[in-house]
Amino acid sequence: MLNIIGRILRISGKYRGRLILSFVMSFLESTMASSSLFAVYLALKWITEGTIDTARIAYLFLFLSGAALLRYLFKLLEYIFQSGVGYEMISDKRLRLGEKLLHLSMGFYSDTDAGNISSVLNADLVFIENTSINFLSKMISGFVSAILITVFLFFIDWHVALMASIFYPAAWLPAKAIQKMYSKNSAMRQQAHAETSSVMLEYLQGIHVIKAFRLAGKQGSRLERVLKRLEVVSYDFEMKVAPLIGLYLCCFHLGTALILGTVVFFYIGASMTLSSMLLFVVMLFTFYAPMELIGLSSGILRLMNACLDRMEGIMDYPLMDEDGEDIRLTSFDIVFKNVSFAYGQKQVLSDVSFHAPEHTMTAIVGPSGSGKSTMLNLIARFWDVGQGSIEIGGVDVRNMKCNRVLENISVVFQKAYLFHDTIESNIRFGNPHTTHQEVIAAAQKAHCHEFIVRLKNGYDTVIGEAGSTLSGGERQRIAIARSLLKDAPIVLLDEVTANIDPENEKLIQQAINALVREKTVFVVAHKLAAIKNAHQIIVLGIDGKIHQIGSHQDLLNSDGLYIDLWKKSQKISSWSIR
Ligand SMILES: Nc1ncnc2c1ncn2[C@@H]1O[C@H](COP(=O)(O)OP(=O)(O)OP(=O)(O)O)[C@@H](O)[C@H]1O
Repeated sequence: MLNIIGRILRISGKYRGRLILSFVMSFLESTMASSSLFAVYLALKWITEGTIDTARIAYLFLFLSGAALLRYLFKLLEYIFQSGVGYEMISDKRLRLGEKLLHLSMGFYSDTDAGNISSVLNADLVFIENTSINFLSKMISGFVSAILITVFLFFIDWHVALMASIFYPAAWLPAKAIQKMYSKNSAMRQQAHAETSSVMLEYLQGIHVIKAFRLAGKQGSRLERVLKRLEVVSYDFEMKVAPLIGLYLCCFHLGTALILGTVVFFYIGASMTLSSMLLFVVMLFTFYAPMELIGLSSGILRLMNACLDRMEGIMDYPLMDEDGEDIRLTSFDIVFKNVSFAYGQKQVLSDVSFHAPEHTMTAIVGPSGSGKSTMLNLIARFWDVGQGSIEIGGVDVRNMKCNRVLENISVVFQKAYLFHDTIESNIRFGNPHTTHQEVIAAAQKAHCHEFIVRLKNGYDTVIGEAGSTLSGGERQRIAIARSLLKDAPIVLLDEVTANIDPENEKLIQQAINALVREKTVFVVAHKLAAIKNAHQIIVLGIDGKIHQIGSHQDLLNSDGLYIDLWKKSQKISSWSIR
């Protein structure tokens, strides 16, 4: 318990003072609660001795009333110090985790399942938020009460108190076994929960594919499998832990029986006064209650530990820009120097070198899987190169904070991601400090103003989840408007017109022309006609090496991969369904 209190205090940050005070109040409240026992003892003593009188009754009344008032005061203070701390602390933690997630390399997301991350952010943090503080307070009260009652009993009759205390170490053995089981199982259960949320996420995100291919049964059975696993893990655990919990409680029940027998025996044998015997009988059924509670709740402690482990697992994941400096770039040419890169064991780029001067357009072409998008990811520092270096304006991107690199870059992806928010907010995401007029101007340049004003709520229209209420072309133009507002000196375009109809493609081309003016541009495109005017075209081979580099005309005039790609591209444009 001390360990978990320490962990909660460590993550509590600026709320630590309030939390400690609330724990102190909980401690004082328990002390007051236990002190009432003393009044009970005195009352029994005076009654059995026949020395009770009005003054003593008044004295007891005052004592108990004072204790009750102090309990009320300490409880109130405990609530005041505690109120909202769990929510505020976890809300802070969520923000910090969100910030951390923004700064992690894309490698983290490849290695970590989305369901896992989401279950840390939701289930785990909600559990800590709702349970931890209040629960720890109760545990502290229970612990303090148990110690105070035991000490008090030692004053009354140390023989009986000693006998009663022996059951604590006896119960310690099953308690330890329960804790061990909880430790092992909590991680397994968290894992099963994470798997379930991951499959559920996948199920919901791919619902259209599942419906279209009538895979509901198949996907459903996968979901059923993970749910079954969760059920089995939880049930198995309950079955294993139930006998141990029974044993743990049994120790205290035996203790209760033994104390009852002993005190009656001592009383009959005249080695205990009636008042002491009655006190033990009165207390018998509350004596072990705090320890029973603590033992039964040890599962919650373990679960809290597992939740904290998973949360700290993310917080401790190394940042890729830990050593990055806050460098502001002044020029924006891009140089690849002998860059090699692998996703884990999978080698993708090998010894890639070239120079893209400022304000020029570089196109990257090559067969599928040759590493074109990977090159863009490396420029934006979504990943770091394995060997060699990438320099922007003469600065190795690894020497810069990721934010500093990204503030100079606009990326337009093949699939434009829009948030479940208004169109205006989605465009303004490119630059939060812009006026409504500037948003409109960007939308006009991106050729989306016309369709936006035709919508019933215009710029205030809320876009459906992941932009689902707009067409692919419309989403893409809103994403370009967003990039226009950002006005970054480097623009990376990754297959922006793939899967777009010709009408939209023309509008998107015009929007892109506005976006790339005066910028250093990198474009990945399969439709080679679209990149004919690039200053240089890099031709990547499936081996991840540069096979050719030059202008469209240069490359057409020389033998090599480009000619093949060009011919294939021409064929595709004349493709039709017969
Ligand atoms: N996050 C990742 N983890 C592991 N492998 C990856 C990851 N992203 C891409 N790859 C692999 O790296 C290789 C290069 O991928 P990349 O997307 O850069 O190719 P590309 O040339 O852009 O392909 P395409 O033209 O089909 O879009 C591919 O084999 C791909 O499967």
